Amino acid sequence: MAMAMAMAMGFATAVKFKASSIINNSDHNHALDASYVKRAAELSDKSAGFTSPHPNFGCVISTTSSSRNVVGEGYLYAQGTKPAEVQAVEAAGEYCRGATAYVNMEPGDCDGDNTALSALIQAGISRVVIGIRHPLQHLRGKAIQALRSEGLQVDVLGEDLRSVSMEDALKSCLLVNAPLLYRSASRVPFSVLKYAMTLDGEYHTITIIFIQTCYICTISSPFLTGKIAASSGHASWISSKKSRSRVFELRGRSDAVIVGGNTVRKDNPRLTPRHGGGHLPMRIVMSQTLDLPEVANLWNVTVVPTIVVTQRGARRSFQKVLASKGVEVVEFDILNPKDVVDYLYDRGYLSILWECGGTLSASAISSGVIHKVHAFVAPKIIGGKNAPSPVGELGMVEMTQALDLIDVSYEQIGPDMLISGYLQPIPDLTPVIPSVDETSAIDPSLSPYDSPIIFFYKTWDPYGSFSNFSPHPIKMPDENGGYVTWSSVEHYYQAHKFVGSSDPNAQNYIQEIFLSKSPEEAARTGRKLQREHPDMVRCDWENVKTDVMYRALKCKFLMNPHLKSMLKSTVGCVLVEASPHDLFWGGGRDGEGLNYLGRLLMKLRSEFLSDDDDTLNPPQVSTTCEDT
Ligand SMILES: NC(=O)C1=CN([C@@H]2O[C@H](COP(=O)(O)OP(=O)(O)OC[C@H]3O[C@@H](n4cnc5c(N)ncnc54)[C@H](OP(=O)(O)O)[C@@H]3O)[C@@H](O)[C@H]2O)C=CC1
Ligand SMILES: Nc1c(N[C@@H]2O[C@H](COP(=O)(O)O)[C@@H](O)[C@H]2O)[nH]c(=O)[nH]c1=O
Repeated sequence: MAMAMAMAMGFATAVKFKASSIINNSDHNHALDASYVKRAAELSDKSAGFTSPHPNFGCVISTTSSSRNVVGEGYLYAQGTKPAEVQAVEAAGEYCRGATAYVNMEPGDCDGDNTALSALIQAGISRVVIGIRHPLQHLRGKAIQALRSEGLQVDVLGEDLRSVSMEDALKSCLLVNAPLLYRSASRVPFSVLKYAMTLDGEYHTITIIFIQTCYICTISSPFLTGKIAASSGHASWISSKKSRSRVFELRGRSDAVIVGGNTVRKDNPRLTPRHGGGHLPMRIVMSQTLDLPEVANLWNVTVVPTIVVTQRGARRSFQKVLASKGVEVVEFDILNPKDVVDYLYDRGYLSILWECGGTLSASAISSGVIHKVHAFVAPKIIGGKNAPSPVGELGMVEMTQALDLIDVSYEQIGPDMLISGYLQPIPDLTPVIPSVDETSAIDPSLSPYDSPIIFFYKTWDPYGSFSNFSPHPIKMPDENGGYVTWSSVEHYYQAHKFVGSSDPNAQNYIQEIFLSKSPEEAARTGRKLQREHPDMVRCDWENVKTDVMYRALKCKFLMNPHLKSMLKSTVGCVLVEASPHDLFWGGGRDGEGLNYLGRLLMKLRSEFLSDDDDTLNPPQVSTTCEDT
């Protein structure tokens, strides 16, 4: 509580260590590095529940002498407050010189002044051990590179340091910033479903093993279900006071708490965190009917705001009543959990707590929006055939369909058991596009972790000339030994789907694409003809298409020396076509695409760099099934 108050008042959160009280560490191996990174992760979590759930940063500084004493610690209280690294450096003082700093996550930088990095560098830190790279693409790898360029040794867990203890520390770093990792990887906020349930289902044997089994079955089985309320709908309270205090903390760690309309009707909840100050999450009610009471605790928005999300056109008069009380109403064409979380993502939310009943939780689980589950199981039996259960109908009929939770943990809270686990693994943001091995195979000078990524897509982007839609004609050999000038790489590529086909109509298709007025039109026409006449596409298209593209690209860059120079100037960078839809040529929305266009450009770049004697001879292209 004292700590909470100190933090709420904005006091510095650094912990000073006296040289005399330093813990003596005699172990010099990886395990010690891992334990300090883990400590940094633990520290970073200290502000959770008191600040908005923004990235959590912690820092531990230890000497590199044989004792490897901890000399400073710090953690970020909130965005805009003193960085963890600065606090740890201040706490360690003169002990920083030659020391090692451990951080759970690569430092980010909001202001462009790199306060955290300067503190480490100026204090004379010689080594930095980093748990995970920054999950945000524009920050990932930047601080690591900057520190290395200043001569500091930087070791990243899983890249430079690998061992069982490192894996454990890495996991702590992932868990502590799970909301940001999910948000960055999946473009949805991190969603946690929490409920309190009784012990009784259709089968009951009161042992811990039963509880564990019961928990997993609760999510999935029509045979074993605890109750989240009595048959009447009365639910206060199932879990103990101690458990409910934990729920207040969970609320404080979230950007929003969601319930359904029926929970508002039955419980008249407040949904506030009442754990001694700190962050107040937005309260959200999902109601299709908008058949909600005129007077409710949630309509009192003096301290915390409430948003009601509803179906377009639902009870407009009631919408006005809500608006008059200061409640925001947002309409959706079809109200569903996925669209709601997408909307909340756009509003910048990182973490959502679902405190709804079984109907809405089933809908949320089925929509794939729930990442984690917290089930508070109370040693109570309420019975009742119609008493509601935590998760409604999921359409599963066999236990083999049950959703298995990952990383399940069990914690006793007062008389209750809190069982937690993940429904979706924490995303791995490490691989860049293309993967580690492939990147260095294409261009050995590239480091898959440290090379900056250049994204290009639209022709008006800074590197838009790399797009196949760029207006650069190419002169390519034809079947008769002459040359044909195609309006763009895209024209040439699309037409070559039909080159060499024995069907006479193929010539018409090639002509139609050739005459297309723009690269967009060529792409549209080529794709349409391929869709409508798959039998007309050359039989070896899948095998030759990258070769066709490579030759067209080579011609474009050879015929346009300024483009070639531009390509060469990107040396050291990974090139990615930022197409969210094309998972073969593009990198996809989240790096799931194969990025073959980027790969071909990197291959060409390597060739151009190693061969400065290029001539303007357009390359030969294969045009039939036989000669490819
Ligand atoms: N023990 C516990 O942890 C908890 C217990 N409860 C208890 O559960 C009971 C309420 O359960 P339940 O009715 O399932 O819960 P909810 O009210 O939380 O969810 C159902 C309601 O959500 C709204 N909704 C909006 N969109 C959807 C959608 N796409 N799919 C499903 N529902 C949607 C509807 O509201 P509308 O009808 O207004 O359109 C619907 O009636 C109460 O007795 C309450 O006390 C509730 C929460 C936690
Ligand atoms: N019954 C029940 C819970 N119910 C949840 O808590 C909400 C009430 O919150 P508040 O009005 O802020 O106290 C209620 O609407 C429902 O979402 N939670 C629990 O931890 N344990 C319980 O036994």
